[in-house]
Amino acid sequence: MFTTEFLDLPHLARAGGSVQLPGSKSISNRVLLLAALSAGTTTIHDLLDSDDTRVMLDALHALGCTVTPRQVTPGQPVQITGIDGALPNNARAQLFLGNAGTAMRPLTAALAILGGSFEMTGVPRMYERPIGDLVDALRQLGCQIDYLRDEGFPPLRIGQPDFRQLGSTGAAPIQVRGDVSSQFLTSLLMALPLLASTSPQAIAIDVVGELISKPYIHITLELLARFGIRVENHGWQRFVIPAGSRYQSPGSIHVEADASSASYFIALGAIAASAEGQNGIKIEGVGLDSIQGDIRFVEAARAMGAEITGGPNWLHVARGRWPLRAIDLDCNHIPDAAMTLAAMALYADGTTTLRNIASWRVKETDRIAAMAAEARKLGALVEEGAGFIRITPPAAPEDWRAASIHTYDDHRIAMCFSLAAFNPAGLPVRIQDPKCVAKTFPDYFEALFALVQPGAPAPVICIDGPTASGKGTVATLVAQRLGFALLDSGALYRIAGLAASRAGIALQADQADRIAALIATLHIVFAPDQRVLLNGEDISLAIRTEEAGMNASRVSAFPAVRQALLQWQRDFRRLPGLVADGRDMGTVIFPDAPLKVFLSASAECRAQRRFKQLIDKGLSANMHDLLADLQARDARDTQRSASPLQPAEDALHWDNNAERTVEQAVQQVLSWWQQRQPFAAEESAV
Ligand SMILES: Nc1ncnc2c1ncn2[C@@H]1O[C@H](COP(=O)(O)OP(=O)(O)OP(=O)(O)O)[C@@H](O)[C@H]1O
Ligand SMILES: Nc1ccn([C@@H]2O[C@H](COP(=O)(O)O)[C@@H](O)[C@H]2O)c(=O)n1
Repeated sequence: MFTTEFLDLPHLARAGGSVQLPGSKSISNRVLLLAALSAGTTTIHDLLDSDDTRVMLDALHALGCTVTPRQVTPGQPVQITGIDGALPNNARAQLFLGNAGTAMRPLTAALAILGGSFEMTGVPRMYERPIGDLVDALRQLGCQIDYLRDEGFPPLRIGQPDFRQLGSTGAAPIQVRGDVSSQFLTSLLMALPLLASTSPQAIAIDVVGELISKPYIHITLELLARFGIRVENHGWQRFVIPAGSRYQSPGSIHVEADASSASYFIALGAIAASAEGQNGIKIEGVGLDSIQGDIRFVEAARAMGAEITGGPNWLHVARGRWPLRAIDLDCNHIPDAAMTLAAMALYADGTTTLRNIASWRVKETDRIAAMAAEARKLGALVEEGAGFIRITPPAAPEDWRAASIHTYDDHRIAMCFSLAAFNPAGLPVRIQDPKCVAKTFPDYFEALFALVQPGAPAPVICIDGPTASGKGTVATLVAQRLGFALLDSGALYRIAGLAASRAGIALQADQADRIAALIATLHIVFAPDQRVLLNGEDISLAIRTEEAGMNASRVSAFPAVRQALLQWQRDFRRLPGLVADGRDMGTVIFPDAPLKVFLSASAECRAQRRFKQLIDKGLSANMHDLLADLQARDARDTQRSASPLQPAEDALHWDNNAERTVEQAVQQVLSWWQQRQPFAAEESAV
C-alpha cells in the first residue's frame, strides 16, 4: 500500500492483463457479524483485509469471540467461534469502529438487543453519519441507547434492554426508514433473529418511505439464509423473521470479490486502449452470478460502450465504443459503483447525468460535493443537486488540467480519479492521501500499476555523485516520500565484484568478458525488506564491506561489465517512478530522466561520514585508510574510459558538505521535483 502524502500518476495510455480482486467489504463484515452471533465455528475464506474489516475483527474479539488468526493473512482463512446468540451477563466494552458504517450500524443493533454496557466510538467523520432512524427503531422494542454527543449521531452508549413491553404476544411491526441508508434495515434484519429465537411470535419490520439500495438488502437476506435465518420478504416493504429463528454457523463460507472494486477495472477496460499483445482486462473473483447489487454496474458500463463478457466468477472487459456514450441513469440500484460512472463520464461524448444518488451525501464524505469539486479541477463542467450529479467532460484535450485530487479520506474518490490519468492531454494526476484506499482495497494502486502502461516511460530521478556523498541515503528517502521504486546501482557492481572473486576470477581487464558472462548467470533479488539475495543467499552485509566497495570499483571500470549491467538497471524503471543512485545514472543509464541531481562533498567530509557509518554498524574503521581508499575510488571512477563519474550536462548540483543535513538534501531534491510538476503551486506543497 502507498502510505505517501500523495501519489503522482503519470499519464497512462494503455492497459491489459488480469486482476484478482479482494473480498467484498459488504459481505466480509456481514459474514463476520453473523459468524460471531452464531452457534459453532465458521471458517471464512477470502475475507477482505481492510480498515473496516479490521475494526470489526477487533470488536468481535473485544466481545469475547474467538478469532483465529487475529489478523487476515492472504490465502489463509479466518475462523470465528460465535457466542450462540447471547453474551455473558454484564458484558461491557468500548468499541472503536473507525469510519466503518458496516460495523457501527449492525453492531449497534445487535448489542442493543443482546444488552450490556457498550460505548460505540469512531473517527470524527463517523460522528457526522446519521444513525438516528436505527436508534429510533430499536428504542421501539425497549432497547437502551443514548447519544454521547449530538442527537442522531454516534458516539453511542448502549445499555440493558427492557423487552417486557413486548409481552407474550410479541411486538407490533417495527418501523424503520428506508430512504436514508439501507444499512439501518440490514442492521435490524441481522439483530432481530436474536430476539426471535426466544419469541413466541414472528417479528415484522415495516419499511417507511422508499427503500433505497435494495441490492444491499438482497445480500443481507442471502447471507442470513446461509446462517439459518429465512426472512420472508413481502414486496420490499415488510420483512418477517419467523419465531424460533436461531443463528447456526454454515461451517465454511467464501467471500466473493468486491463488485464495487470491480467497477474500477471494468471502467479501466472501457477507457484504456489495449496494451500490445493483450486483449482487455480479465477480472477474477466476481462474475455475472454475483449476489452483490453492484454487479449491475456491468449494465451501466455496457450502456456507455464497454464490451463485457463474463462467467460465474469472472469478467472480461475491452474498449468498445469510443468515446464512451454519455448516459442519463437512475443509480439507486448501484449507489457505490455509480461513482465510477462519474469517472467514466469524463471520457463520454456529452453530458452524463446520474440520478437518485442522495445517499452519496451521507457516506464517507459528501460524495456528490466531492466528486463535483474534483472533476471541476480536471476541467469538467459539473452541476450538482440534492440527489444528482451532471458531468460534461472537458471539450477538447487542451481543456484538461493537471489536478491534485483531494480524497476526503474516501477510498472511492481516490480510486475513481486514478482513472483520470488516461486523459487525452497527456497530463499526470496527483492523488492526495492514497492510503485512504485501505478501507476496501489496500493494494489498489499496485493492482492498477500491474495492468497499465504509461504514455511515456515512467519518470526517473537520478542522483549521482562520488562515493559517500550521501546518494544512497538521499535517494532512499526521496523514493519513500514519493512512493517510487529505488535503484541502488552501486549494489549491482558490488554483487558483480563479490561473485567474480568468489568464482576465483581475477578482477583485471583481461578477465572482463568472463566476469560479464558470470553476471548473466546470477540470480539477484532486492527483497522488499532491504535484503539482497544472490542465488538465494543473503549477501546484504557481504557487499557492504570496504573491500567489496573496492572490488566493485575495479570491475566497474570494465566496459564489458558495465554493458552486462546496463539492461538490469534500466529494468528497474516502473510506475509510478524510480529514484536511481550511482555514478552514471544521468549520463548513461537514464539520459532522458526529467530530474538529474549531482551530489558532492569534500573527500575529508565523505571519509568522516563513512567512518561514522562503519563504526555505527559495529565494523572497524581507520580514518587514514578510509580516506586513501576513497580517493583511490574517486580517481578510478572519474578517470575510467567507460561511463566515468561526471555530472550530466543538465544535472542540478547540491553541495552536500558537512554543514548540510540529510533532510536538507532530501527537501532540495523534492522541491526540484515539485517544480517540474504541472500541479498548481498551492496544491503541490510536500
Ligand atoms: N547531508 C547528508 N546527506 C546524505 N548523507 C549524509 C549527510 N550527512 C551525513 N550523511 C551520512 O553519510 C553516510 C554516507 O552516505 P551514503 O551511504 O548514502 O553515501 P553514498 O553516496 O550512497 O555512498 P556509496 O556511493 O559508497 O554507496 C550515511 O551514513 C549518511 O547517513
Ligand atoms: N552507477 C554506478 C554505481 C557504482 N559504480 C561503482 O561501484 C562502486 C560501488 O558503488 P557504491 O555506490 O555502492 O559505493 C563505486 O565505487 C563505483 O566504482 C559505478 O561505477 N557506477
